[in-house]
Amino acid sequence: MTVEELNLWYGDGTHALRDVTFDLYPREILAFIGPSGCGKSTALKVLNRMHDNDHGVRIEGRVLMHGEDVYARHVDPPMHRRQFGWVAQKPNPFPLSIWENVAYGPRIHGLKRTREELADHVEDCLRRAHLWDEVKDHLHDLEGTDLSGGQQQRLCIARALSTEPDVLLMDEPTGSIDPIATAAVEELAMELKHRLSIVLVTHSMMQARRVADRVAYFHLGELREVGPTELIFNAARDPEARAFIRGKFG
Ligand SMILES: Nc1ncnc2c1ncn2[C@@H]1O[C@H](COP(=O)(O)OP(=O)(O)OP(=O)(O)O)[C@@H](O)[C@H]1O
Repeated sequence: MTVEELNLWYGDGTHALRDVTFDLYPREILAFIGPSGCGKSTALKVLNRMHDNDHGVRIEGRVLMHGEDVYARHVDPPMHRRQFGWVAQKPNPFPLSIWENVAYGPRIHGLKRTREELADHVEDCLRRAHLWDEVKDHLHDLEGTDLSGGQQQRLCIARALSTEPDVLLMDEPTGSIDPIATAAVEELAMELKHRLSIVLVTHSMMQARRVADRVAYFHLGELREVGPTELIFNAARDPEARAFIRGKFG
């Protein structure tokens, strides 16, 4: 994907993104970092057109996916959104069985033709999310909400994978789970990137450094610097990025 000269205003006039330009490459983890309110989540939602239903949001600039303008008039937003998986900060499984949490998306989109294909796909998504062994005997008798927080988040990742997205958008996916569950999600993200691209919003510098291939530093709505993780952590050119990384503010 390519984001070019993107500006976004919320309905109340807040100018949340200012001339933001960056690329998202295939099979990478790109982390968005920066102080609270700098525009990380706003920039994430631009990619899958999640602002479409926010009243009064105005967007200028271009967002390209495989060279096509994703905000072009002929693009159908739900079809566009299908190319993305979304993982929120707080695990939000459906109040349905574990099976239904993963089978629901592929079923409504008609991705699998037979019950057997769907069953194989559900298993594959749960395996990819490192959850299969823990839930395989309770697919139908436990609900997603019966699982622990870390398991719920891995279920949400399995659900995000179930519609076969090209891009996984993760908005502070470990913000509300414990350190062991966090390590599992980080390990998972590093495996998943072999088949798709991941954009990760994180407040944790350590996490960005552990998992990201590249880091984008946002400040007051501007994308000040983007580059390979070690380069940004060791030799960011932007003074505020350097100060933020050293923990001087934020
Ligand atoms: N729906 C909205 N309406 C008006 N302003 C908003 C809305 N959502 C976010 N903002 C403002 O846009 C700016 C960017 O917010 P955003 O949530 O993208 O920042 P962030 O970097 O993700 O913050 P955090 O790290 O605290 O989650 C902030 O000034 C915020 O107050």
